[in-house]
Amino acid sequence: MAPKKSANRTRPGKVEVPAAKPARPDLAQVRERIDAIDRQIQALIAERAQYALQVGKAKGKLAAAVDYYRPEREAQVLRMVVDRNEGPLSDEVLVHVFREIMSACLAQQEPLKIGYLGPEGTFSQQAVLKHFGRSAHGLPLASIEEVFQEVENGNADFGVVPVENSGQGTIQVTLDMFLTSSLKICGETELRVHQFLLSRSGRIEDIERIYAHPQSFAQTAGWLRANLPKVEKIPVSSNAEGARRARNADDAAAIAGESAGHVYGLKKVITRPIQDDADNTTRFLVIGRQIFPASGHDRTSVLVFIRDKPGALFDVLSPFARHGISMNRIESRPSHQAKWEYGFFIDLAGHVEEPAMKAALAELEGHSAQIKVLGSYPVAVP
Ligand SMILES: O=C(O)C(=O)C[C@]1(C(=O)O)C=C[C@@H](O)C=C1
Repeated sequence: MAPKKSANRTRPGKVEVPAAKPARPDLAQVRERIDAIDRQIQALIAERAQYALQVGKAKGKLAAAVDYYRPEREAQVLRMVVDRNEGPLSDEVLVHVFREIMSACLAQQEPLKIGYLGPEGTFSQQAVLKHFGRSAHGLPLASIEEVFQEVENGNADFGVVPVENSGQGTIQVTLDMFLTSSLKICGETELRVHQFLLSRSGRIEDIERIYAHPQSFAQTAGWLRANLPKVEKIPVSSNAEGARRARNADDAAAIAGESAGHVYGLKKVITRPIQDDADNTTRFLVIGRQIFPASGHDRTSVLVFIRDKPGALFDVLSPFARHGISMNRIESRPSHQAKWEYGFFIDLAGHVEEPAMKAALAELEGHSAQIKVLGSYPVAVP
């Protein structure tokens, strides 16, 4: 046992004896212990997988993998993992491990098909892996519009689309898709975005042009101005597409995530990320065809169309205030239906099944031209 801290305290008149060094652990013994624990973990994972199959049977004969998926239950499982965590591993690491276990348990029925903005190596693909785990089947698609389309027509069970970045704000294409789409928001996930400068040679002096998505140029503008002010900047549809192009030329580089570097065989020109904001984070939405039940800590997104008249926005917001519902975000976009008509995207704390939310929405229906509930979904787990 480690000596108590008080044993080391200096006492007057006493010669201080250095504390004995803890004995070095015996490697073979520690490994034996790890092997024994691994056997237990493996047996427990297998047992858990059996129970997950039983849960599947308890749900009855369902049509497809998507019908077995329960995002509200997954969020509850992950929150319990976080609540139980006493270290030494971080919440993020443990959530990742349990996410993978659930992903594998669910895939026993049939893997989920998840559409995202491709090609492989995009941050959207990383968000898919973070939220659905490696047992889900990712479908790289050409645009955010196509992600919506493929979920709408059933070729994908869910889609993952970026909605806002901590530094650059809203991804407007995504919000605009909700103006006309019937899809629902079923989840959200946040991803730390680390932008790397990548090239075939890995030498900064070779670089004459850089490919990247406009968002990534914006996120690294300060670094580029200070370090590569003269290079040509070529915007492309995704960072992975930029990486794909950069692998064909010695004088080209790309700004993209580490995984794009692995997929396209590029080296890091600078070892650390080059984005101007170290905490750069993107929030992604999971889109599907239905609203799931409450998880206990949820968010509701609504789209409200209002006419340009005095007090219109006040009328929209006051029912939420009256029913004690916090608003997390509000964003307006032209409605594309009539001139000077706007769609307000509002994120609220709570679930549509909760009485306060039901009452506030009913009141709002009386005031505004049109309300669309875009979804109620679990707040992101780290
Ligand atoms: O609890 C369920 O409904 C399950 O199907 C089990 C389980 C799990 O592995 O914990 C698997 C998939 C669901 O998305 C949620 C949870």
